[in-house]
Amino acid sequence: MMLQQPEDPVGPYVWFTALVNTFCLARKPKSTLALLGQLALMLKRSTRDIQPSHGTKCTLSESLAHTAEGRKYYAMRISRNPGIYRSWSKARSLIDGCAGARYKSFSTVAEAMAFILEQFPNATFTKNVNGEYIMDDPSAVNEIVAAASLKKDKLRGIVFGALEDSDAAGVPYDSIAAASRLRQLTAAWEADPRSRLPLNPEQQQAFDAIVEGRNVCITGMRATGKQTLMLHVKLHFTRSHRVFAPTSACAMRSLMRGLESTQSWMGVGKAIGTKRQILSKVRKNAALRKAWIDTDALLIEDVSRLSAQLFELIDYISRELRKAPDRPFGGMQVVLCGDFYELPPVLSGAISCPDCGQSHRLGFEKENMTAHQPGAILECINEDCGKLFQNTWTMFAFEAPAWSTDEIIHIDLLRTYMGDTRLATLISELRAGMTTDETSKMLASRAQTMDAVITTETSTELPPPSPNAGPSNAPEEHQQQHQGPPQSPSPEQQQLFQQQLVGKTVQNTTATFSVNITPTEEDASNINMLCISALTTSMAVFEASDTVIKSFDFSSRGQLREGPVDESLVLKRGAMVILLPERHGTQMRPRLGRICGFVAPSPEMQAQISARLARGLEAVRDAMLEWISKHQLLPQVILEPFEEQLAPGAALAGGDLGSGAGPSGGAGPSIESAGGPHSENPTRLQPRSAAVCAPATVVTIEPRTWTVTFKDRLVAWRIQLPLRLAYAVSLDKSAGLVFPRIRLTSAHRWGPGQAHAALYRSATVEGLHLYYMHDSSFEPTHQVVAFMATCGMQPFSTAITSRVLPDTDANEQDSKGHGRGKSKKPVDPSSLAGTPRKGSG
Ligand SMILES: Nc1ncnc2c1ncn2[C@@H]1O[C@H](COP(=O)(O)OP(=O)(O)OP(=O)(O)O)[C@@H](O)[C@H]1O
Repeated sequence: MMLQQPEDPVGPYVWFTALVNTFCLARKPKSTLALLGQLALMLKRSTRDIQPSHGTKCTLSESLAHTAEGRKYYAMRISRNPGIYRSWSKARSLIDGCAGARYKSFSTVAEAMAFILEQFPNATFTKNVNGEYIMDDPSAVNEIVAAASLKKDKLRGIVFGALEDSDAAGVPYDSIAAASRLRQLTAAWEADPRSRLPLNPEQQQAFDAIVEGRNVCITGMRATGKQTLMLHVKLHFTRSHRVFAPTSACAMRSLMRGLESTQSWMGVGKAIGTKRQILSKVRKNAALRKAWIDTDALLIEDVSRLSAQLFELIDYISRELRKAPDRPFGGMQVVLCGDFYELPPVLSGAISCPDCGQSHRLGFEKENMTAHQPGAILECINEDCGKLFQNTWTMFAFEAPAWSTDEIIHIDLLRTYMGDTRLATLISELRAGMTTDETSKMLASRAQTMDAVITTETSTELPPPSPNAGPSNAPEEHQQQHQGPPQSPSPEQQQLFQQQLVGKTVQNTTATFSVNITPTEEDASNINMLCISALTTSMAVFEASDTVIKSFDFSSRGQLREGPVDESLVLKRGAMVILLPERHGTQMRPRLGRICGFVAPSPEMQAQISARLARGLEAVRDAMLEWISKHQLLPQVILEPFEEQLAPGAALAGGDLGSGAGPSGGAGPSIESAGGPHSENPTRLQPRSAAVCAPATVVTIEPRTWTVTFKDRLVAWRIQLPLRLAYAVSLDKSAGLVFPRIRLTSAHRWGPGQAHAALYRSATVEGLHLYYMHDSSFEPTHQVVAFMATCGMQPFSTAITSRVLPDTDANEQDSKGHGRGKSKKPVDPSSLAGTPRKGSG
């Protein structure tokens, strides 16, 4: 093929350049056709004239003169003001914060222009006095930049109130997000009636210590005002302009409360790797690094869920990044709050060797469960390491070496506002690790045989035992329980019980209904499935819609899965459901109800949703409207006020219901009186005392959004109905929820401390239904009892000796003894790791 020589005077130079380039390209293994194509393209581009807008024709030959100057030409192809520049500092200023920027330096202006023309062949330039060539019409470039910014913003997550604040010129993007988020949270905290309660002396003591800047750990049983205190603390920090991070160590409760999870705030993913590896990962992310350095106070709620592994990392990373290795947490104030008797830390499935960082996947199969136990000793599978290490992922934060009583003041709130003082006494005795006669009697009085369950739950409520009930005046079946520990039912009995229970449970009214609390999610879904399939009415399935904008290393999807609502919700007319409390609303307790029908969503409801989610949250709004149009129907539920759902004689006093939860506590936006068009036999559900209780209501349930936030951005959300089937709920999914009646059965395998924690789900002693449960099942985890006994007196590490690594010699000997490269191997964890604790699975 013959190539024509161009007529332009610059021709020889261009030919020369083209040939040199072709020669270079030819050295690479490319096809001849491709090489010729390259050559033709270069020729075509090099001969094109460039039309300046002000009449001066600027050609390549003219531009060649600039090569002699010896300075580089910066071709800023996609930038804020596209063109060719001579100074790098100026060029750089055009691409700082510019999404999708493309630029390159060249030694000739011809090459620089060819680079820009490659993408924008019709571009023309004007040369200015500084010798820069500015693109005349940058509109095509601007469009690309705008599209890239949108994409980038989407990848970075939704900025809270972005639209509202986007006029704040000059304010950095991240500051807008942080300020908007904080404003939203502050408004919700201020709206919470608990923020206006005066603190009691215990709470005040803790508050003062926090205000002084001390590291404080606040614990306390249910309704001791922990949340109330934390609300005061958060508002104090906001008003005094302190940089603080309100987080929750429980994924489920962080979603319920709209807080960032502690683990995602830390940005450590699943905390896999050596400390140094994790640190260097955090260090590389500017936003994370900044958060660690700038934060004055880290608030961690639901601290029982925080593992020793994470606690250790908080101390290590903050010391390193804040360059204060000698100060606890590098000088960052740490405020911990929760109840260690509640849920323990759980494992997501992998841990790693602290020496070499090797990751070890721990399945949830039966044979793997010993490795899940807190403090279990494992052997590293890395052939070059093979060291023994401890599973610190399921150990409590207070078991971490970084926990020191010199540095963390521990305040246990003792005054409880629980309405039922008998339940408060029962729980506090069990917490102290003692069971008095009175406690045993109380537990025994709540024991039920199968017959008792079947008869009492289908006819009327359990007869309320008198406060001094003893063996003599207890019902017959209860008297039998006092004669000794109940015997476990046989498998046949269990099966029969299950079948009969299912049949009867579906006929229960809210006034006699017990929620089965189970140790695992699997147990709960088995019961729910059995009960729902026993209903013969038509079925409706509601699928959650998940959106994950940015998948950062601590999987947003995983957090959504751990949330309060399931991916798939199967409902039938007549099914008993739990309506979950609103995040910041007036309804603070779950409500039990029965599905009475399904209706099409009204246009007004859709308009309301659109209006509510319009500003800055269009993506959420669109997903919500899509969810509604996909499902076409919304369930209607007959609800009774919480008090009405309580057992008779169990009226609550004080604030245990939450200040906002009264008989008229709003359950949802569209409430009709019972007897409305969609209600099912409403007269049957009329409350006994209209003076005390509001009438039952029929509520149309709207979908709700559960959000995952990361550094003040919304990075994922799930849209689903705020409902769960009420026949059974696992301990995990019922965290923080209280029901009028619960049932615990020995049919499930309760791990240490789990049945104890399950007691917290009952509002009253009368609401407890115990099926063949032994007193000993309710003992709390002994590590927690021991820790609480040392509260503020001595370092905890001296109190616990069972969960320590074997001494180094033994360690080495053992690791040598075992062949290298074996699969992970728990080493007699029962002897080394203290009492095993069952994972939530
Ligand atoms: N200082 C106080 N004065 C009066 N009532 C209080 C006070 N603190 C808490 N309460 C009451 O106790 C109830 C429970 O408080 P709060 O929710 O803060 O407790 P909690 O310990 O966080 O409970 P839980 O562990 O169940 O979440 C509140 O609804 C409130 O009515």
